[in-house]
Amino acid sequence: MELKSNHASPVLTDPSPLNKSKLGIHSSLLPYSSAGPSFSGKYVTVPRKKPGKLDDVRSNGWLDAMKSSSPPRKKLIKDFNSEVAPDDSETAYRSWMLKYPSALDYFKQITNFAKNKKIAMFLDYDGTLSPIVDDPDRAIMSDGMRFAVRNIAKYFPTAIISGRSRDKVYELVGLTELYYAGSHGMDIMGPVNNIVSDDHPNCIKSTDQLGKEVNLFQPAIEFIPMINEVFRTLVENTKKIQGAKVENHKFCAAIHYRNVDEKNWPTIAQCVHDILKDYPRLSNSDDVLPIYVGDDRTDEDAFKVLRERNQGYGILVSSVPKESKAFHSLRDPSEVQEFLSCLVRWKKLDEDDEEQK
Ligand SMILES: O=P(O)(O)OC[C@H]1O[C@H](O[C@H]2O[C@H](CO)[C@@H](O)[C@H](O)[C@H]2O)[C@H](O)[C@@H](O)[C@@H]1O
Repeated sequence: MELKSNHASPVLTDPSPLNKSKLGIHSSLLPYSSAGPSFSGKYVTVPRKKPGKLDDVRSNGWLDAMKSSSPPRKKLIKDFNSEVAPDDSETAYRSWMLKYPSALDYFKQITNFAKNKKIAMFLDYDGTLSPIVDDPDRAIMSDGMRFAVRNIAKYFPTAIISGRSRDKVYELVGLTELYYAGSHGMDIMGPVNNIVSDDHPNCIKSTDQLGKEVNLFQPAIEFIPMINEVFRTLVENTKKIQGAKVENHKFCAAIHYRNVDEKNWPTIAQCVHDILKDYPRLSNSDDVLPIYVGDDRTDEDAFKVLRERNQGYGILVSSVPKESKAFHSLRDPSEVQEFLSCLVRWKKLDEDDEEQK
């Protein structure tokens, strides 16, 4: 997975197919091998296969990933607390924070490093701007958070990166001045006349829901038929699993297992594995300082790239200790909001200082 942040537009590509309590199957998982789905003109056929043996799932990592990265929050908190006495959970969190220090505590170091650099903000939606709730349709962002995001976008190019469809996340956030990367970056929309280069080969002019001119980047448009096919296969193959919910996000599909009994997780993992087996894979700034705030497995791809390039800051939003490639942590969306507000205050002061020089 690469985080491409050329001077103009931050583009997130090739995300992990995993996400917290849902598995996202996106269009970067595309066939290059002859074993993959076949193309015939505009039509794509996804081979339907009998589900593999459950053993496959254990060895292929899907189930492990579901368990280690995506247990339902309620369960995770319960399990975590059952291993450590309630009073010890804060101690455990504090000791975890030695490895992932709070971005609020390290604010001065972060902004010192950001001097003379152009910050680019990447914000995940679910679990970062809105709290995680059981019903995906009820993940609403607070007015306070919307205010903070609107303010941050006045000072830095700001993108919302989500596994949700672009339309959906735009509807939830409701701010026209942002970039929106839906379907894990496969469907990107940015404000017109902004710093995005209008002559990018994948850029087309369009209008948003309010009729405002925008630039659209949809590098995976040709794969929509295949995603639809994968979506339908997933719906069909999981229809008997109580609690499973499949979503079609246009450029990717997601299967939720938050409400599925854990004993049925291997079946879901197997199902995803069987479909993805046939779909092996999609695609750089110097004075830009990317700050990526996110809470789940798909965000780890971005954290990893930032760490490997030793560029920018990955900030993990988590109220429980967990392994991450991020450099820093924030406990929950309210700390995210505080961090965004601090950045705005810092930038205003910085601009005032510059004016006085
Ligand atoms: O914005 P992202 O963090 O990339 O999230 C992508 C997924 O968000 C939604 O699912 C997650 O939030 C739900 C609401 O809090 C929660 O019920 C679910 O368990 C989480 O996985 C969305 O519904 C998914 O389709 C997105 O892929």
